[in-house]
Amino acid sequence: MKPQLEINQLQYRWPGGERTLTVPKLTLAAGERAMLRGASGSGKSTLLNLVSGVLAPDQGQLSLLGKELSQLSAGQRDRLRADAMGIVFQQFNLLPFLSVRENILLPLKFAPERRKRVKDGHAEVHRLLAAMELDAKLCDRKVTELSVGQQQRVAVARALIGSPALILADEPTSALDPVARDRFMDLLAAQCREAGSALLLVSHDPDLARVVDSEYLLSVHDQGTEVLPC
Ligand SMILES: Nc1ncnc2c1ncn2[C@@H]1O[C@H](COP(=O)(O)OP(=O)(O)OP(=O)(O)O)[C@@H](O)[C@H]1O
Repeated sequence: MKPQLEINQLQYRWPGGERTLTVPKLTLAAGERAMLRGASGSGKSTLLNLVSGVLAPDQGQLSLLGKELSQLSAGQRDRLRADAMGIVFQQFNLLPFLSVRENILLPLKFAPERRKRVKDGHAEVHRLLAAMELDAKLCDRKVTELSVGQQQRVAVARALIGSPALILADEPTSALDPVARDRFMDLLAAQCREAGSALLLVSHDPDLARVVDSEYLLSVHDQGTEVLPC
């Protein structure tokens, strides 16, 4: 089976041109969970932005579900990403003027394959809320009326809807205390397992290593950062 995500000999030059992020090899099989670890400023968010398509690499290969992104048109790339990836951003990026239900359903508007997998959107929202231990009564509330921890779990439900092949999560536990963090990571890992989604997790926190299969370290040197398995 093809990996969900495969990166080979990737290079990205940060603006200014002096420092480079290099990824010799990073692969993620279906259902596999990996963590990117590195000091502040080492390039963790930059690597997630390369995978999610916010940034483009200067060299090397990056393929999703066996498709090399540089060989697709911009429209094909956007569609593949919307279908293949659910993203949990550091600041959640929930839309404040929408309800919890509308936020969770939003990715389906742009992802036809994910939409096909969801037979009944409202039932799926309720299932995901229950799976993330959120009260169904929150469904019609504005997301701004929720606590930070609740918003974090809504952001995960939104990433998971329609079972994308890959979930990207940037520091998803940074606002949580250790007990809430462990519970949240167990819920996230269980839901990825149930959906068959691979997980690429960014964190400073070495305690999250217990829920992943592999770890990559962002190692900083004079010319930039190299991403190596550890
Ligand atoms: N637009 C930009 N132009 C120039 N340099 C940038 C730009 N964005 C980020 N950088 C630099 O790239 C490096 C990596 O930043 P990045 O945000 O990817 O690190 P990080 O590991 O995610 O950090 P943190 O853990 O603090 O979130 C930093 O040195 C940062 O100053």
